[in-house]
Amino acid sequence: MLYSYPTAILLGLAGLVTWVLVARVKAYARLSHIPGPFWTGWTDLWLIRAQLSGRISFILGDTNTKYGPIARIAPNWVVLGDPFELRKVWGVRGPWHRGDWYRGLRLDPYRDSTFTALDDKVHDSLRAKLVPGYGGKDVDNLHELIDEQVLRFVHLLESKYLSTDTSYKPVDLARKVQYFTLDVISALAFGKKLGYLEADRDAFHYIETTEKTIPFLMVTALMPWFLDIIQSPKLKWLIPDARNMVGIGTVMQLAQQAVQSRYGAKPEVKRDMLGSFVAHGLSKQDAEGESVVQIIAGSDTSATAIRSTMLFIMTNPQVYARFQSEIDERVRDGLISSPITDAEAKQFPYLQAIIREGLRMWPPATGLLPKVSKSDEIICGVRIPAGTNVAWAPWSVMRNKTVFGDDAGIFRPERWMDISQDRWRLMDQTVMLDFGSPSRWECLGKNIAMIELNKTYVELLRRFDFTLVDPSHPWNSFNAAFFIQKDLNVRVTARENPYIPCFG
Ligand code: HEM
Repeated sequence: MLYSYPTAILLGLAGLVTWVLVARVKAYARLSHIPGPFWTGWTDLWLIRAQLSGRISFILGDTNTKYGPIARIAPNWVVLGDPFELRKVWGVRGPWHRGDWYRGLRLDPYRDSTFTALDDKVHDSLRAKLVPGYGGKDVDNLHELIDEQVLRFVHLLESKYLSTDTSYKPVDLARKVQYFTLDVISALAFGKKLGYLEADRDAFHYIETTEKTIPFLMVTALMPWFLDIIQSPKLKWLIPDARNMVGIGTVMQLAQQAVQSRYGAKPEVKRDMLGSFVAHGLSKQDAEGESVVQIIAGSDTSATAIRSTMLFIMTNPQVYARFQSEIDERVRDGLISSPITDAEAKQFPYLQAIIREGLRMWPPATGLLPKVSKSDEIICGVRIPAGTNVAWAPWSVMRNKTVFGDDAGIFRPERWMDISQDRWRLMDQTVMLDFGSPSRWECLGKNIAMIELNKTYVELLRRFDFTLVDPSHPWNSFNAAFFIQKDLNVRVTARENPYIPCFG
């Protein structure tokens, strides 16, 4: 034997350490020309820590402020905070593709949905079968189903949570809004609502389970090696099946039941979203997956948009007063129905301003959404080596002063009023980045989300007044790609208004 055992072990260890060091230095060198916090050049731990903190979007925003519009956030990651450059990266025709991160969003580790497909061909082919259903053209009662849930939401507040001078019934608006969005999306996706508003509690434990699992999923998404392990078919026996989990599993089973009747020898044919997917050739297995995606992608995001916009309205007395008085005026003039129709809402400029300003101030979907190119590219004048994950920083993009003005950091819907068409279009295009627009991965549910937003604020504020219970601590909000938000405690009172039709 050439060496003794201890010497061989020591040499082996030294070789390993050298190999790790060389690999680290090489990894560091790739992005060393891009500024960023020191440790991000050497390890993913800075990014993982930010992800775990519940403040990742704010941290990324601060990073752009300190290091510039393109900053290094891990050895193979940069964050982009410039809306003009982001639109180029997300442009439909370009060298950019989804990064590995998206694999971390898979619920079924062995099958992709539109939301997780990395391969453009797989993604585009799935998406083509979904577009007509999401667009609402093949769906007979999309607006009616949303109206029904809006009125149920109103009914819940009216029947259980109205405070008066003599009785005080604080309500967590964050939770009730989520019940509303879950019922909207399930009614559209399954043809049958989950019934959260009626139950007035997390009856399926869906909220509880997603709040526990999503932060964990978001961390695993940063570790492709870990995804390789947990998504390996060989290790299937080791990994818990989402189907057996309380909450998410229940939703998956409901999706299976809903899909079951649409396939087979005597399929039920309906002009609803699922019916449209089937008619456009979506397979049974894909239909199950996409129905679950609808619930996951469509409930928290819309709920966050509604909660945060309501919070901004409640904390800006001038906006509150103007909005309510414009609603009253329109009700008096017979310009809006109850609930307001989508067409009427689009003719209500101050409402459109509030919706966009709310989406701008608090982007609801803040996942890193990394795009990767196979070739070196230039962003903000800086060379981005092939294979680098380019994430976005919603808080930087939506507070860009060139687009939104010097006071971009405050909620001021007036910035959308009385401006040139060109300026409005530029601001609108920028806010629509919240939906991944204009990319090939643009949110499929954007149309549905906008209908929900169009209807909700008007219906709530024409009927009720809202007061924050504790303005010094308005809510609990945890940022983990989606927002986990609760304790938006408010006092709700009825408004004297003779123009409101009764529920039922
Ligand atoms: C305010 C509410 C919403 C926001 C801000 C939002 C935002 C987003 C974003 C940023 C993406 C990802 C784009 C990318 O991968 O680069 C996305 C994708 C998606 N969203 Fe939404 N979303 C919202 C509501 C909804 C709703 C209500 C639904 C379902 C009814 C939905 C269904 C989807 C689907 C299916 C995808 C995948 C699209 C694809 O990969 O082609 N979203 N959304």
